[in-house]
Amino acid sequence: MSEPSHQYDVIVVGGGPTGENAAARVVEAGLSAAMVESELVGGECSYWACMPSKALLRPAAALADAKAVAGSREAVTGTLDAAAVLARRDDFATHWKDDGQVAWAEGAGITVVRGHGRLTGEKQVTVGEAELTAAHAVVLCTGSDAALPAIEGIADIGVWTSREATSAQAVPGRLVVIGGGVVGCEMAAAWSALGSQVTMLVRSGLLGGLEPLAGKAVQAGLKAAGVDVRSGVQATDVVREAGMVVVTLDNGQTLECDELLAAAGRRPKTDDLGLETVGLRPGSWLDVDDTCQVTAVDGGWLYAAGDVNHRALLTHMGKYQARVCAAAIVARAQKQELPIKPYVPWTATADRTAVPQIVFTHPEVAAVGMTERQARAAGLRVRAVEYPIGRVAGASLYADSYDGTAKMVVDITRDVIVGVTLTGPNVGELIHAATVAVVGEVPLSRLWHAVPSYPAVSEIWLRLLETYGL
Ligand SMILES: Cc1cc2nc3c(=O)[nH]c(=O)nc-3n(C[C@H](O)[C@H](O)[C@H](O)COP(=O)(O)OP(=O)(O)OC[C@H]3O[C@@H](n4cnc5c(N)ncnc54)[C@H](O)[C@@H]3O)c2cc1C
Ligand SMILES: NC(=O)c1ccc[n+]([C@@H]2O[C@H](COP(=O)([O-])OP(=O)(O)OC[C@H]3O[C@@H](n4cnc5c(N)ncnc54)[C@H](O)[C@@H]3O)[C@@H](O)[C@H]2O)c1
Repeated sequence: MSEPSHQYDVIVVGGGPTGENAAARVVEAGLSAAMVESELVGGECSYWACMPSKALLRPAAALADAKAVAGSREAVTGTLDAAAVLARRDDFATHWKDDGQVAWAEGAGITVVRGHGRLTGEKQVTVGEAELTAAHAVVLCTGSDAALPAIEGIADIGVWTSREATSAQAVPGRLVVIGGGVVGCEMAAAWSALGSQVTMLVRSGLLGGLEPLAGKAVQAGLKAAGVDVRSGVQATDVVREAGMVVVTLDNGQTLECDELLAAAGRRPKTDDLGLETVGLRPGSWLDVDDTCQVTAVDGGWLYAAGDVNHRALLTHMGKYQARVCAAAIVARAQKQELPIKPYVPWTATADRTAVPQIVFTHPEVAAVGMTERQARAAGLRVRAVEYPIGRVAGASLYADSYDGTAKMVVDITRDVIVGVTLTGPNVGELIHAATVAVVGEVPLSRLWHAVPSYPAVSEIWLRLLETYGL
């Protein structure tokens, strides 16, 4: 790790996936960059989010795939080996050490500065005793952490958040999950597959921001796996007694469990970031324009990318914003005029039109763009069609009773797809085709000539277009 000099072209605060990409991009373009990291280079994603959670989920999906096909089904004679799954997860979290990521960053020419960064004024960041100055820009990439729901006692009894749910070293006998968003659904699926008796407490349906068919499919999958999904009921009070957590519900019932997971959303890591020194409110999400410049700060030197700007709390979108804001910083450093319009390298257009997401439950959910409801609310003239994926030849080959649905939302005026949602085994690998169609604004009449291979699950594209009337 290099000793920080004190003047850099760009200072990035936060070395998660977003910060790493922002720093690497500006360095590639010939600027100098310091990246300040208070915990582990690689961020939440590498150690307590995407990678360990998917490492927990993948073995269950592999087992389900094997069980879904006559012939291989007969070869499956046991259940998941929880110890082996946890050990493989530990490997994917690189045993919570960041030597590899630090070596990568330094190899990329980034100066890694260990410690907690705070703004102290325009283009000024302090890290302990060191005062760093940026010639061009400061990029805040400090991410988010779990928000505890307003439940009596929850802050005092040591509950699980996403951190513990992705790094626990033993399988709890009984796990109660509060929240039916992506973290709640994925972690309920993972720990139930590893042997926990899981109860979910959800206010309404699962996966609220997606098409309703997604939450319904995941709820059915969780129920089939033995998860007790309780809707419309809320925890009001939690206590830990004799090593056990007792949850009181608003219907007067109580639940006992060994661990309680709070999966009720995120909060920005901006409490102790010196925001007040530049006129911003500590603890707030940071509003940015499409170049990721913080809108409430004058002078054009402060950017915020990734979770902390609350545009799309996903690693791939943080990395995209990093590429976008690095392009803007480099161009502005070269005194170039930057026309702000869709789909240029320095505008994060996809944040508003084409955010893809995969939920790695069983069944998987994959979605991009707008739901039908969102498209109508945006004032579009819309027609939506659905098709059962299991009727496609490739899907019936993939699994004996492939259960899944595809939904396509079309903007009738422009004859283009504005949203796609898929449920079913392995549909995550299909969603990028939809993303290309949405971003490319490919007219359906042209998409008709994108012929899917036979017999692959991607023939769902042909079926959707036929159902639409082509
Ligand atoms: C359980 C779970 C599973 C997820 N799975 C997926 C998934 O499968 N796919 C996906 O796309 N997204 C997933 N996400 C979301 C994904 O983790 C985040 O969108 C992503 O980590 C955001 O990246 P970031 O770089 O903006 O922030 P982070 O990854 O949070 O990194 C921010 C970094 O900044 C550092 N930092 C904070 N404040 C300071 C400071 N003042 N000084 C110095 N350093 C500081 C932190 O230590 C951290 O290393 C998941 C989230 C959770 C909780
Ligand atoms: N596979 C992936 O891409 C992946 C996986 C995990 C997380 N993520 C990202 O991380 C972010 C955070 O996920 P999350 O699931 O923590 O948040 P979320 O905002 O997606 O869901 C939180 C859920 O908790 C519910 N909730 C809030 N307070 C509650 C209470 N008191 N009782 C019951 N329910 C309550 C909310 O209604 C909501 O449904 C998401 O934006 C997601 O995109 C992505």
